[in-house]
Amino acid sequence: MSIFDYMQKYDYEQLVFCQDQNSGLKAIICIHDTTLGPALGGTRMWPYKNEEEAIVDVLRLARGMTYKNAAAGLNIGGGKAVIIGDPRQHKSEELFRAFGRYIQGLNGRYITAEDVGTSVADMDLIHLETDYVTGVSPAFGSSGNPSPVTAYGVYRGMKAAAKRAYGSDELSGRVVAVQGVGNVAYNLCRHLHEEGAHLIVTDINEENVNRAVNDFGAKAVGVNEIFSVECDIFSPCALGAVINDDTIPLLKAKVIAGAANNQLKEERHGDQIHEMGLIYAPDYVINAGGVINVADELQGYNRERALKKVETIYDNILRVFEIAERDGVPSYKAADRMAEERIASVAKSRNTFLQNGKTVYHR
Ligand SMILES: NC(=O)C1=CN([C@@H]2O[C@H](COP(=O)(O)OP(=O)(O)OC[C@H]3O[C@@H](n4cnc5c(N)ncnc54)[C@H](O)[C@@H]3O)[C@@H](O)[C@H]2O)C=CC1
Ligand SMILES: CC(C)CC(=O)C(=O)O
Repeated sequence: MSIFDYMQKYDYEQLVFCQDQNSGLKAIICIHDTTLGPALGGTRMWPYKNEEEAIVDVLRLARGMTYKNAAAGLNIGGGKAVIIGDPRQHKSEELFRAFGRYIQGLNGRYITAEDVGTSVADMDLIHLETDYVTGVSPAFGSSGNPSPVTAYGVYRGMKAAAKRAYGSDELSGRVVAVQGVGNVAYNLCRHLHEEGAHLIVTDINEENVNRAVNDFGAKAVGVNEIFSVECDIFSPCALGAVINDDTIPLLKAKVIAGAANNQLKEERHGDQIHEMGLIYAPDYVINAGGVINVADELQGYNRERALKKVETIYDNILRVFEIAERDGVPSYKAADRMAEERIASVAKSRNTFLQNGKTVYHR
């Protein structure tokens, strides 16, 4: 499918290619939908094999942010960016500053933050060139690293999913298998450990595995073994597309609840796990804690207010299950309905009422 055909199919607004010879920057910014507000979503730095892989990733991730932000009740649209490169080798001040200038050129239509491969230090460099960056160091009045807050939201959502599956949200004594113990999942493991859950972990990074084993008494298993271990909850916290034809037959868990974006390889995999009776907490609903936290900066950051909103992920997950039951659909479809209904109702009200001059983000 051509890029324009794909953009038309899912109604994307804008795809921006950014190139800077001096720093070696090759980045793509995607703005999916700004009905609810400016597009907000993190920047992923990843050694994509080719341009096509990067384009597909940024398109999928940006659309996911539209749904995430809408389902979380934020007045924020969806966007995302990717930088093609190895975060362990290709980072430099020039590269992030060049990227920051491209963001500034979009004049607020896209606001960035951290994602896989980028850090608070990188956001600080971007901040030298643009106002449209969040998750910057707290010294600038910003919210800092979003990962611990994302983890708290995932923990809350996991409890809601457990309540649905087992009639109790108590996680003490439950076995949770965590795939990928990076920034988010390390903090998630801390909450789970504190509540008395038993942890099984894996990661391609041995240091991260050892940290979870030493700090939380987690049991380590191989990267392919994690799908088939005996557990109550499977928590994908690495990259996307892990719920697929190969992994579904291996799963022993009754609940899937994790931080990773785009967990279902294809929609049909969401249908399949639904038919098997698995309780799936839709990825973009359960992992919205980070974006809720950074979006709070747009009103002048208040951590207490942000965390209160992150708590509501528990209710949002239960609401998704209610819609799924009401409409007789899998939970991933119910989440889409929840997000789409909100976007449609806001779009309609903006057509109906005159603007009061304060709302500047209407289409
Ligand atoms: N950081 C945040 O606030 C948010 C993150 N997410 C999503 O959550 C996921 C994790 O994000 P972070 O913790 O920030 O990233 P991270 O890069 O710190 O952690 C990911 C971990 O997964 C490991 N990993 C990668 N491939 C693996 C594989 N095949 N098997 C096992 N482990 C593997 C990596 O070595 C790393 O330790 C990502 O999908 C991200 O998009 C979603 C919302 C917000
Ligand atoms: C600010 C980030 C934590 C938002 C984002 O990109 C995401 O939720 O995937």
